[in-house]
Amino acid sequence: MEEVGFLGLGIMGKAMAMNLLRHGFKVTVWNRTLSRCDELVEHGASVAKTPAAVVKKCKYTIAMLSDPSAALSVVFDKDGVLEEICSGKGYIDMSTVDADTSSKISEAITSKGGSFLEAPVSGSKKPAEDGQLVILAAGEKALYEEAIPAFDVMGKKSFFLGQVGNGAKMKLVVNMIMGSMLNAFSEGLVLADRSGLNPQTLLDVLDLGGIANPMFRMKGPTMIQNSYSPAFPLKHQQKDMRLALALGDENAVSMPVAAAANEAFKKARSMGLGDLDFSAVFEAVKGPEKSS
Ligand SMILES: NC(=O)C1=CN([C@@H]2O[C@H](COP(=O)(O)OP(=O)(O)OC[C@H]3O[C@@H](n4cnc5c(N)ncnc54)[C@H](OP(=O)(O)O)[C@@H]3O)[C@@H](O)[C@H]2O)C=CC1
Ligand SMILES: O=CC(=O)O
Repeated sequence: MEEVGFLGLGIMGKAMAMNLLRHGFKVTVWNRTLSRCDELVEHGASVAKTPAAVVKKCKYTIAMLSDPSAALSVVFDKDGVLEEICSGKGYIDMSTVDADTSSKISEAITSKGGSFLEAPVSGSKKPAEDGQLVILAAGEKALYEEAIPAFDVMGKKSFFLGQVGNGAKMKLVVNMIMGSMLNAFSEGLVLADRSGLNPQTLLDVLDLGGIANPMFRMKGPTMIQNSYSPAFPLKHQQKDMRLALALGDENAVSMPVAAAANEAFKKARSMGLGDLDFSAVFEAVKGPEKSS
């Protein structure tokens, strides 16, 4: 089997690379904080010291990085992907970024003869661990086809959405909806509590009705215990709201609900909650306790 490269071993990247190893892929990893590679090495991965060294060794390289600035840095900076990408090699960026960032990366990679695919994912830590992600790919169709065996291991379904940018946009639309829903859910939990209802009973009622969904089911019980161990860090959800709102600006789409949700995520970040799970927006929504 060809060697696959993997850049970025955060919550998602670690789980995704681990799945590739578990299914017999040969994987060479790199992470900015190199010590995070150790656990992957224990499971059979090789390590390279720079993104360029990974690309040099591998037929195609996957990246899973925090945001646009990280995605650009790993490609364009010294020892970055661009130094070794060339004809016959592919680069697949699975980070959640905006379409402009993805297009910049695509142009740079293809101008050196390489092929590019964006492939952001829907699904969090647990789906990543279980190989149950939904993959939203766009770009070079031949690279998509080459990567299907890896996508089949990391995900439960892959979509090919056409030209570069469409995967990024689809992911931002989905996360804009998700962030708005989580805010409405948080407001409902606060309203139930402050008006004398039992929040657990609200969860039970919601779960039996037409707006039952896996996110409320998974996040509700921990939110009412004020427990926010990060699966999807809040700072990343706020980044996604910001990028989705910018997409709304570009297309003159009015999104007052998403804009209000973004304010709540920003407030949560200003309260120092950015590294906690995005459900910690509940703390920002709660605000000060009722005084009378
Ligand atoms: N967690 C989730 O539920 C989901 C996340 N996503 C998206 O996936 C991406 C990764 O998320 P997640 O794994 O949760 O994030 P983490 O914060 O856990 O990991 C971020 C990764 O990016 C690396 N990184 C950050 N800045 C830089 C930089 N300047 N140069 C090089 N590497 C950098 C980090 O390296 P280091 O270890 O050195 O800090 C780390 O490997 C994000 O775009 C997120 O929006 C998508 C779906 C679900
Ligand atoms: O981007 C986060 C997710 O859960 O999907």
